[in-house]
Amino acid sequence: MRIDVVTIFPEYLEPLNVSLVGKARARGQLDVRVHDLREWTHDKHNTVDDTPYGGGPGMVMKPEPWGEALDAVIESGAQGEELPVLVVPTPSGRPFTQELAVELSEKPWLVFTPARYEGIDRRVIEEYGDRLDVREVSIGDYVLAGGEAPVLVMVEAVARLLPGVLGNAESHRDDSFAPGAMADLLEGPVYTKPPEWRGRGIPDVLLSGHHGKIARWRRDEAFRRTVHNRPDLIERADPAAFDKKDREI
Ligand SMILES: N#Cc1c(-c2ccc3cc[nH]c3c2)n[nH]c1N
Repeated sequence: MRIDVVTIFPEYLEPLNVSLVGKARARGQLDVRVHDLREWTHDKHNTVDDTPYGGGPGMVMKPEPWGEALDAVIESGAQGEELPVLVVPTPSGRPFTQELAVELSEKPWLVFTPARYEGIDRRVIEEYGDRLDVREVSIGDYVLAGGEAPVLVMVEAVARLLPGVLGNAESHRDDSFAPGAMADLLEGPVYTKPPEWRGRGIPDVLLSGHHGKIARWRRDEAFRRTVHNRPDLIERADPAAFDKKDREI
C-alpha cells in the first residue's frame, strides 16, 4: 500500500517513522510519503490561506496550492496504477470506524489531506470528487485544531490490518469492533506475569488451561465492559447474532 500525506506541518507526521508503521515502512510493506503543501506556493510568504468569502472568523485554505499538490501526487502514480482514495479528515465527516479501516486497508493507495484553519476551500473537494473516491471522515465528536492527528490515527488503524504487519494474525480476531464473535463488543481485560501483584491475583479461569472456558469468560467480560462503557453498542446489536457468536466460541 502507498500512502501520501499533504500537510503544512510535515514534522507532525514524524510518528509514522516509529513503531508499527515505521517497521512496516522499513520492511517495504508500506510506502508512506509526506509532502509539505508550501512546496506548491509561489509567493515569498508561502501563503496557503486567506479570509473566508461571506465573512466569519478564521482563515480558509486556498484552493490553488492544494490543486497543484494533489495533481502532482496523483501524476506521480505509476502508469496504469489505480487512482488513490482521497481521505479528508474533518469534524463534519462520516465516522471513522473499524469497518472503514478494513475497507481502506484493502485499497492500494490512499492520499490524506489534513487541513488547518477553518478547512479547505470546498471547490477542492468538488474538483477531486469528480474523478476520485473522496471520503470526508471524522475520528470523533470533538474538535481539534487540524487534521494531522486524525491522519496518525487512521494510518495506524489501517496499517495494522495489512497482511504481515501485526506479528500475530490472531490479534485482529479479538479486536474491539472486529467481525466475528467479538463484533460490536469492546475488548475485555488482559493479564500477564507476575501471578500476583500488590496482593492482586489472576482470574482462576485464565490459569485453568481450559480454552473453551477461557474464550467464554473473555467474551462475557467483553460483554460486561461493553454494557458498562458502550451500552449503545448493545442496543444496536441483533440478539440472534449473539447466539450465533456463542456457537463460534
Ligand atoms: N477528522 C477530524 C477532526 C477534526 C479536524 C479535522 C481537520 C481540521 C482542520 C481544521 N480543524 C480541523 C479539525 N476535529 N475533530 C475531528 N474528529
